[in-house]
Amino acid sequence: MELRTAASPRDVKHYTTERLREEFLIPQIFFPDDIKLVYSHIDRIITGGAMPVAHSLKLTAGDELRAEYFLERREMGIINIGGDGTVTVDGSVHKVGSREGMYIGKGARDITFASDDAENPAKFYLNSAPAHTSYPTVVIKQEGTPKEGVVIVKEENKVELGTLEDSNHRVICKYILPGQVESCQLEMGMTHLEPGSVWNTMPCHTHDRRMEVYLYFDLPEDAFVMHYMGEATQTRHIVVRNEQAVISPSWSIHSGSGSRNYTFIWGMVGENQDFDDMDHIPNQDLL
Ligand SMILES: O=C[C@H](O)[C@@H](O)CC(=O)C(=O)O
Ligand SMILES: [Zn+2]
Repeated sequence: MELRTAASPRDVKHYTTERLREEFLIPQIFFPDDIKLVYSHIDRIITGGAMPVAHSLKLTAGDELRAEYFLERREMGIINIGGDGTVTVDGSVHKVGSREGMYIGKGARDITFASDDAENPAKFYLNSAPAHTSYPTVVIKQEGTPKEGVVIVKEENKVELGTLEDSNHRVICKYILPGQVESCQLEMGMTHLEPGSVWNTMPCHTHDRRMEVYLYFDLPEDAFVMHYMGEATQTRHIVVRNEQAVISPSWSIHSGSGSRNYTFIWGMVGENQDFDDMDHIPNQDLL
């Protein structure tokens, strides 16, 4: 497990390109037949990816957590951005198709990831945070009929925002949040930009109560997103390519403009779970 420490805005404004990338960019999340995990001291979020190809992959706590098993004191959210796969939790096999998600509550001991088809492997993106109690483990789908253990995203949690004229027409699909999928602190969802729209989270915001991580994907090899971070009057950019993630400290804006449209997953942890508790920054104030 790779460790990232927290960083102060007073230092970050002096960082070079290399230093910014070293601190905040996770350049590769998916490694075939491996689980990659990055532990951040910021709210102790773990960001990672599991990409089973030839064989299934078992999630272990590693030495860093000093826990008997990964979710001994944690909860986890998953969104699969690859082909169809399964996540087995303490012997129960859950089908997690492409773009489907999962919440796994504290206390689940044995977690394994598998792909249905090695030619089109699953890519399980995961966010995990410390948890104080156990909420039910569920599969999360954008469409379909709810049944035992399967939650369908409510219409009110598919939020269309922006316009083509402002180059920010997008749909925010909230997977894990209070009232739909309960968690201790984790919130997670996926935002898709419409063709011709390139800006996410603009006008931008901060939420000092929560940190956030973005995973950008659905980008061709030569495409990129200029991800903007920093204090609103000290903005910096990080060039982010397909399937790379970027850590956003609580004090930072987090917004991006792509060389074309794309999709990204956002995950938040921290003080509260109030999605709309944002400090909005007028475009005129950005420097
Ligand atoms: O705090 C919320 C997060 O930054 C994202 O949900 C924003 C987002 O998906 C967007 O505006 O495009
Ligand atoms: Zn945000």
